[in-house]
Amino acid sequence: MTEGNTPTPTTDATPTESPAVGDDRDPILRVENLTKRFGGITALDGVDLTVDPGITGLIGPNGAGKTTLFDCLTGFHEPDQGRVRLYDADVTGDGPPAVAQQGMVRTFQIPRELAEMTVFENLLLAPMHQHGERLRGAWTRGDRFAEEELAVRDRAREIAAFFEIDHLLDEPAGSLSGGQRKLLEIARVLLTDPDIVLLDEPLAGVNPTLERKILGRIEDLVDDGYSFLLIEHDIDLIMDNCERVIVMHRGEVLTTGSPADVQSDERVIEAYLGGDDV
Ligand SMILES: Nc1ncnc2c1ncn2[C@@H]1O[C@H](COP(=O)(O)OP(=O)(O)OP(=O)(O)O)[C@@H](O)[C@H]1O
Repeated sequence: MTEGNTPTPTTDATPTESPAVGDDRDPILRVENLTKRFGGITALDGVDLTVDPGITGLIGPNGAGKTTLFDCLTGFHEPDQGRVRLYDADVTGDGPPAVAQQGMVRTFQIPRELAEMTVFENLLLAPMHQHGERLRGAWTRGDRFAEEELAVRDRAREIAAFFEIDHLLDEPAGSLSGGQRKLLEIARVLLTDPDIVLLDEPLAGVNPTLERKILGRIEDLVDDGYSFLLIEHDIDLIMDNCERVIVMHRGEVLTTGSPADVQSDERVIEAYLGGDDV
């Protein structure tokens, strides 16, 4: 696949359809009063937010609740209160496969047990691993088995080429560099056919050249209708690359706005300077 030629989102591994981004003015995601407690710790304290199509940054000092929010959005934690709506679907409390089936996924580090499998095998497993029935059915419907498996394999090669890791397809995933693993992690979730991808620090520890490559790929994907919510500690990077920024602090949304608005907001400066680690 050539530069800028982004993989086409699929349904049942048929690389033909565009993601259901809906009207540009409609938020993809609506979160209302989301609350999550761990014993005596309130990690999310009535979070209200919307996420529009495009790239949205999620920032906040350590312990602000960003990862817990991702976990509650994608079904890895069940919130104690509140609602999560993806387009018109209420996905509150749904498990990860059901949320992925509705079109929202998050990246994860490659688990240790998959590190010995090849990059290609990791890509082939991804749709089943996170997506549940949507693609799992392709493996069990006998008559269409061969055709659908071929489609998944083609798509895996296409996405690997898009992320320029196709020359590594036969290598064990555990032998990849840190940056190459980041590319594989994003490639894996794209194979689940998402509308919105939640990225938890996808650029941490990545060298500047690879960082530009990953950001370029994300921008290409946004042009093709995918959306991203991005946790990142590098504020300059968020400010330079996100259309909208959500700032969390102590389990709440402190403010939301354009990078310029957020950067000049006294409350944000105070949150970062007020004694919490950044
Ligand atoms: N499984 C858990 N059990 C108990 N407390 C937890 C758990 N997960 C998160 N917390 C607590 O919830 C709060 C929010 O944590 P979270 O990891 O969501 O913050 P964060 O904004 O992602 O932080 P960081 O930027 O440091 O990764 C913290 O006080 C944390 O200690």
